[in-house]
Amino acid sequence: MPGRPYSPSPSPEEDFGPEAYEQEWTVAGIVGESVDGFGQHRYEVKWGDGWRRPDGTNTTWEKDADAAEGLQQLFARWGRQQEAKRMEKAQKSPEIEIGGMPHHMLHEQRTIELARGYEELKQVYLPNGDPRQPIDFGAMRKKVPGRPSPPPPAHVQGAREQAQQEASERSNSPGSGSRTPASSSPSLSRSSSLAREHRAVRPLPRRAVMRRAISSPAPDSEEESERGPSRTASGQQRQFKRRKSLELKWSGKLQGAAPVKFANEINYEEVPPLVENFEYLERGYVRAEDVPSNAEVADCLVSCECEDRCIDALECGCQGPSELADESGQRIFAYTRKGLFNFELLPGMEAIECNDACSCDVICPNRVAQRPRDVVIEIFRTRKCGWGARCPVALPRGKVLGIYTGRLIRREEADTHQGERKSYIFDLDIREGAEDEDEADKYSVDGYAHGNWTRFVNHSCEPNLRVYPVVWDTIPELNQPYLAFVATRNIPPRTELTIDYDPKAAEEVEQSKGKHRQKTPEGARHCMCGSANCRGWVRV
Ligand SMILES: C[S@@+](CC[C@H](N)C(=O)[O-])C[C@H]1O[C@@H](n2cnc3c(N)ncnc32)[C@H](O)[C@@H]1O
Repeated sequence: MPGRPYSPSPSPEEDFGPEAYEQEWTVAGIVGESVDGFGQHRYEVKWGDGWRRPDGTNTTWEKDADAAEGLQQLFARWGRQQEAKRMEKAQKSPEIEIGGMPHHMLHEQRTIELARGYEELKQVYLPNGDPRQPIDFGAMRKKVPGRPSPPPPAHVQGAREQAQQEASERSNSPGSGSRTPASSSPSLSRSSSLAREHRAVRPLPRRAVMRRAISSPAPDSEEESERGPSRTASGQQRQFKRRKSLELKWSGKLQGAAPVKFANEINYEEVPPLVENFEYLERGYVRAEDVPSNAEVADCLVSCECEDRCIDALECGCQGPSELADESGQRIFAYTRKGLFNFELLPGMEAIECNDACSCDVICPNRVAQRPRDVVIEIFRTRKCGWGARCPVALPRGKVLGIYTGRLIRREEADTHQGERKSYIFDLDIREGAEDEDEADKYSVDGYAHGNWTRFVNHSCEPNLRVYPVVWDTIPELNQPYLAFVATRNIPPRTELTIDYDPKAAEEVEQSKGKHRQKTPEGARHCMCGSANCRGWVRV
């Protein structure tokens, strides 16, 4: 059969009244867009000047090809705005690599997001989760601010006859505030004569400056200043620039690690607040002048002579000083053969990795925390705890994600810091006893002015990461281990990564259970981790 096997039947025509041809219609804005199975775009046009159907609606769906030139320009502008929005959203999503990514992949990503959003809304609107209950999308739209309207079921289809030039002239002419007869020039008609006879005419908007498009304010609209700089397109551009420039700056400091990105779906804060001159430090410490260098103990490092990869901890020379053993007392590595942490390390012990003097190669399974991070980290704005960290991909239990970095300072100095500033300090107290009062040779890591993504890891009373001490370029006795952030369970993509800031408190609470409820200790603050077993407070 030549041509299309079938074509859509024409939609019923809407009766706009006998004066439809004569009156001039004002466009209030473009508020929606749909694409049908044939790739035909339609735009939902909201009409102004108080026109409404008896049911209160005041939009129609218009085909690009049938519309007057002025309307087409609005469609084009709408298209550009939507594209800018899509790109901005994509830029914020760490899992979408913009560069070189074909359009359809961006689209697929959006589809996945929408599906996920739909599932979440179902949770909200179907509390019993009963899928047989129809979802009241109308109620959803009322309750969910900012949600774009889905296309209404009835479309006004077909051709429109336009008095293009004359309407255009009218639209720019002063004193065109009231409806005036529109002339319908046959030469400008683009559709069937049937339509010309019966359809309502939508001539060009008569105002040179359009009223705002409802769901997509024009970037150059007057509303910009009222909404605050970041809500506008130019504000978003600035935000995007600051974000990109910080990502770029930090990307030069990654020392081979995967990128660190920023995302904020909560408010319009561009990047996390950081002290001026903050230095990103993916690996290692910046030692304060009064802190001894690890180079001083380089001669004391024990190395191994294993070939290629270290397989047997008994044979591996650098494990000589390690106390880590299995149940039968046999020395073992801190990692599985796949390079995952095996959680055998006891309190007071460090994992000892192979070092520069060892003969094994870089892919030895006993070199884990020292290798560059291989997963992207996203620093994102949380709802209640400032900025946090998450990873766009799933993480297996035992995955070592990175080390806490910063300025290595003596404890005396660390103790001088108070308040929020103090919350970026990690004490290296692995070998310290409770009655250990001598502050000499006690160190802390200050991530306030130097640090990496781990400084953004928030506290949770049910964390998914734990911190373990690891050494490779120093001996355990120097009290300057690195602190490795390790996944304690399988972590789904985009889950906030958290640690317990005060693991001892967890033990105390556990012990006091049933006796009395623990009071909030002095200096602790209200915990906002939101976990089911939240202690209610956190020492930061
Ligand atoms: C090491 S910083 C973590 C990163 C921080 N959210 C930011 O935006 O830079 C610790 C600070 O985060 C906040 N914080 C982290 N976890 C929290 C929690 N569970 N409840 C309340 N505040 C928390 C507190 O302000 C704390 O001083």
